[in-house]
Amino acid sequence: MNTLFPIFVKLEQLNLLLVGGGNVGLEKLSALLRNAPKARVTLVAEKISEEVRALAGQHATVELLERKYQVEDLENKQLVILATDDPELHKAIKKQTEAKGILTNVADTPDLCDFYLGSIVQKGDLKIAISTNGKSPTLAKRLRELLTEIIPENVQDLLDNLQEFRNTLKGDFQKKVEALNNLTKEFINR
Ligand SMILES: C[C@@]1(CC(=O)O)c2cc3[nH]c(cc4nc(cc5[nH]c(cc(n2)[C@H]1CCC(=O)O)[C@@](C)(CC(=O)O)[C@@H]5CCC(=O)O)C(CC(=O)O)=C4CCC(=O)O)c(CCC(=O)O)c3CC(=O)O
Ligand SMILES: NC(=O)C1=CN([C@@H]2O[C@H](COP(=O)(O)OP(=O)(O)OC[C@H]3O[C@@H](n4cnc5c(N)ncnc54)[C@H](O)[C@@H]3O)[C@@H](O)[C@H]2O)C=CC1
Repeated sequence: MNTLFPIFVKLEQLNLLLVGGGNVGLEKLSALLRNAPKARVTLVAEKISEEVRALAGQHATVELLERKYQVEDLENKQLVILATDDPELHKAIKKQTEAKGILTNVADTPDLCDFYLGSIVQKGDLKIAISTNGKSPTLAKRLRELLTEIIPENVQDLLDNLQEFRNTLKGDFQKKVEALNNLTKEFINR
């Protein structure tokens, strides 16, 4: 059983620290900004790659600090992602974040993670996050590709129409649920 509990976080309202500005740092920064272009990210790394610089340059909410990590970097942070090439540093930082109650992801190190990153399907307002309980990120990636392909592009029209209809519904909660259930019954009665 996969006991991970998925939540959808508003990265515009939180402060995230990303440590590491190489290949893995770039992957994590890309994933964050693909989902939340205005994510508030502080990226600290001894050496920051050109690719990271270019990406960060397109997002005013990303701050780059080219120097070694220091414990003060955790101040005012609610989430941390560690993506350096130094496993000992990751262990040491995890101890500090744990003491401060800051949720931490250590790229590719499940034992040190409080949360995992998922594979994410995006079609307009629809978003589906996939986890394999850490068993096969590659399968998660393939499922993302498959779902992205089979979910129709016009799902956004459907969502817009449903929202419009939902906004017209007055009355009590139960009646609203019934009306929306009736309208959408056909979607699965194929
Ligand atoms: C536990 C977890 C923790 C975490 O990192 O958050 C974790 C752990 C590890 N990943 C490893 C390797 C790879 N990871 C990927 C890709 C992704 N990995 C992601 C998440 C997660 N990876 C979390 C579990 C997610 C779940 O529950 O399924 C995705 C979904 C999201 C993201 O990272 O943004 C993203 C796909 C995004 C997309 O494309 O949609 C690829 C494939 C590729 O890059 O093409 C490979 C190489 C092939 C392979 O090994 O499968 C290794 C071995 C490292 C080594 O050998 O050194 C470990 C460590 C271990 O397993 O022990
Ligand atoms: N590149 C990849 O796709 C994969 C990488 N890995 C492993 O993941 C780790 C990271 O890989 P890459 O991102 O490619 O490495 P990299 O060398 O490109 O980047 C490492 C980053 O960590 C930073 N760093 C190191 N010590 C620091 C400190 N004390 N304070 C602040 N920043 C510090 C460096 O300045 C650099 O920005 C490596 O151990 C690698 O073996 C594993 C699987 C795939």
